[in-house]
Amino acid sequence: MDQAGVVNSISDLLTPNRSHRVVTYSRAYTLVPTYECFNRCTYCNFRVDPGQSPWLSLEHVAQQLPILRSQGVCEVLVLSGEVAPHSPRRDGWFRHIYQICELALEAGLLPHTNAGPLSRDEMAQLRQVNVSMGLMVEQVTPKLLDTVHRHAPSKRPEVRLQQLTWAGELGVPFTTGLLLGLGESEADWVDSLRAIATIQTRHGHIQEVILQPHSPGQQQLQPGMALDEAALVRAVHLAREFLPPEVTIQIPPNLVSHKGLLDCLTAGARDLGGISPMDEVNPDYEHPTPESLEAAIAPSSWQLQPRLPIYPQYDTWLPDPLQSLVKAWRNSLNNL
Ligand SMILES: O=c1nc2n(C[C@H](O)[C@H](O)[C@H](O)CO)c3cc(O)ccc3cc-2c(=O)[nH]1
Ligand SMILES: C[C@H]1O[C@@H](n2cnc3c(N)ncnc32)[C@H](O)[C@@H]1O
Ligand code: MET
Ligand code: SF4
Repeated sequence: MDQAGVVNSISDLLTPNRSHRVVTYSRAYTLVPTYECFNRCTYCNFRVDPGQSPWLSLEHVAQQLPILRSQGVCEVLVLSGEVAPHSPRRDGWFRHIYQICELALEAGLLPHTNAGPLSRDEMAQLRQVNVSMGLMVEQVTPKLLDTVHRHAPSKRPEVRLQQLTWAGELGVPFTTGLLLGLGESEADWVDSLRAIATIQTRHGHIQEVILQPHSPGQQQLQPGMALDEAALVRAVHLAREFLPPEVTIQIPPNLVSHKGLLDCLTAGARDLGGISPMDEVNPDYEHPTPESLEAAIAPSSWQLQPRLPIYPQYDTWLPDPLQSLVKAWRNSLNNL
């Protein structure tokens, strides 16, 4: 055994639960209130033009949710296309999302919404029916507004960062992240990471940062290149260097190879996000099952563990009814 191996075995003996080798994921199911979106990000495989897709039926959702619950799903990821902020259809869109979250809670499930940028008032309302919320920063460099985000007003960096700040002010446990491989430089990654770190230092609400390798699909407006895995691993190293240690780094297991996954874990990633029957954002990339992930990482002594869509340090931030539900889920996770 080499010297590093000996040191590892000694530290394993001294660490009874080997908790340093735990990788988490959430048993999630994605509900899409609508695919319609007024933005046209060139890399998007999700959106349809406004008015071209019926909204998700609440009756259907109400039927589906108890089945999901019985299958062991804990998180409902509400991921939506967007209606423009001052459109007369905005209120109906928002109410629809709110009602989906209410139905999820009634079925005993834990909602996490990412519906693009919200007004401060919309965010304050959704906080009442979500255990955490999310919005990717993507990248803070304004260069992308001339390229992939030319027709995506929601992707202005100041709009995204304002969302993170409001979430902090309102006490919303938050997931954000970077989309990598849109034509930005590695120095741009550091700018984006620093911007997130600054807001986190002020508010302490960022539970995780997703490092999302751009992955081309069949529906997108413009072909793009996939980010190569060595670059993703460098991004994980940079994230660990520039983000505060309490922020967990998440990578999507369906967009990396097994080797890439293990390299990302070595570099500091510790979470694999929501694992569900299909990835709505990248429908061309099938999700591995928890069992197959376990088999891929176990030989390197990593253990896969389910988690809730809210990290434990934020439980007391929630409105009382949500706190009770989360407490019940924590008990059942401990008894798995
Ligand atoms: O909680 C989130 N998870 C996001 N995830 C991860 C998600 O938790 C799962 O991978 C599944 O999509 C859940 O069904 C993404 C996965 C992708 O392939 C592409 C984009 C995202 C974006 C988000 C996101 O904004 N919020
Ligand atoms: C919900 C999140 O999904 C991400 N997203 C959108 N399209 C793609 C793609 N082709 N590849 C990877 N991530 C994507 C963006 O970061 C968005 O914010
Ligand atoms: N429209 C939202 C965003 O881009 C979430 C879904 S993207 C497929 O932030
Ligand atoms: S990535 Fe989100 S904001 Fe951009 S077009 Fe797709 S759904 Fe709309």
